[in-house]
Amino acid sequence: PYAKTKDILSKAHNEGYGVGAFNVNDLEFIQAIVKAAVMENSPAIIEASEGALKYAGDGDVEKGAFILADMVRRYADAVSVPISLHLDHGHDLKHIMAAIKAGFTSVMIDASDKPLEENIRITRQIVEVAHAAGVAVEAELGRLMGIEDNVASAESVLVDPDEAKRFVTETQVDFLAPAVGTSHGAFKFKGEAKIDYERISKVKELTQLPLVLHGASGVPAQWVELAEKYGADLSGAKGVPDEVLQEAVKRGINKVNTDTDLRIAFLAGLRKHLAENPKEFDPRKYFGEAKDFVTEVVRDRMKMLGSSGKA
Ligand SMILES: O=C(COP(=O)(O)O)N(O)CCCOP(=O)(O)O
Ligand SMILES: [Zn+2]
Repeated sequence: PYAKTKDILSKAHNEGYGVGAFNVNDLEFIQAIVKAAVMENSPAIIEASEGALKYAGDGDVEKGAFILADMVRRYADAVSVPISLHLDHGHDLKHIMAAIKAGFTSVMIDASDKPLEENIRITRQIVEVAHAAGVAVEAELGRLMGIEDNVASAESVLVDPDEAKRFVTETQVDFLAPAVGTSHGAFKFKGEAKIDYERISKVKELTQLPLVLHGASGVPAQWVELAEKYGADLSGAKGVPDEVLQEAVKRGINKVNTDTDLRIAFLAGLRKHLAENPKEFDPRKYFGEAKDFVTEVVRDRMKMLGSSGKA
C-alpha cells in the first residue's frame, strides 16, 4: 500500500537495515521499482527531485507532482508491500508545497549550501508547514563531495556531529542526511572509495534519527560493461562498493539514495534492445527490456541493504 516514509524508516532504524530510496522521472521507473519491491517483499521509497517534477509536468512542477503522486499511489495501493513517495532535494518553498499538496509523504529541504543558522531557520519553517500536513522532513548537513587522503577535499564540507545534534534539536527534522564523503553521479571519489564511518556513528549516537546517504549508487561494473558493449561511454565510472554501504548501514544509515544505478541499467537495456532488434519500433518493447534491467538492479540493492523480506 501507499505508505508514509516515516513509518518505513522508523522500522528500518529500529531494526538496523537500509531501505533504498529510488529516483524516478517517469512511468517506467515507477513500474520497475514497485515490481522489484513485490518480488523482494521489501519496502521501497520512491523519490522525485525538482528536476523530475519539471520533467513529468513538462515544465509545470505542480502538475508533475500530481502526475507522479497519482501514479505512485495507484501502483502502491495495488500491492501488499509499503511504498512511499518523497521529494528529493527540495530547494524552493513553492515546489515543496506542491509536493505536500500532491500527497507526497515526505519532503527534503536542502539548504545545506547555506550557513548553519540559515539552514536551521529555513528548515524550521518547512518542518512547521510539513508537520501540520502530516508530512515528514529530511534535511542535509555538510556538503556532498569526496574525501581525499583522509581530509575533506577543499570544496567539500563533512558534517560536524555536534552541529548535527544542535540542528535536529532546533529544527525537529525527521531524518538527516549527513555529508560523509559521497557525491552524486557516476564518477565518485577521486581516489579510494571511502566514506567517514566514524562521523556516521557519531551523528547516529547524537541524533538518534534515521539517517540518509546521498550519492549512494554502486555503479556496478556489470551494468557499466553492458551499456558500454552497446556503445555507451562511461569510462571512469565509479561508485560506492557494497561492503562500504553495508558498513554505513551498520553504523546507522537507513535511507539509501539510488538514482545513477537505475539510469545505467535502463540505458544498458535500451541500448541492448535497440542494437539487437533493429526492426523494433514499439516503445513498450524497447522500454520493456530497459524496465526489466531496472527491476533487477533494484532487487539486488534491496537484498544488499537487508530490506528484502522486511515489508
Ligand atoms: O543521492 C542521490 C543519487 O545519488 P547517486 O547519483 O549516487 O545515485 N539523489 O539525491 C538523486 C539526485 C537526483 O537529482 P536530479 O534529478 O536533479 O539529477
Ligand atoms: Zn542527493
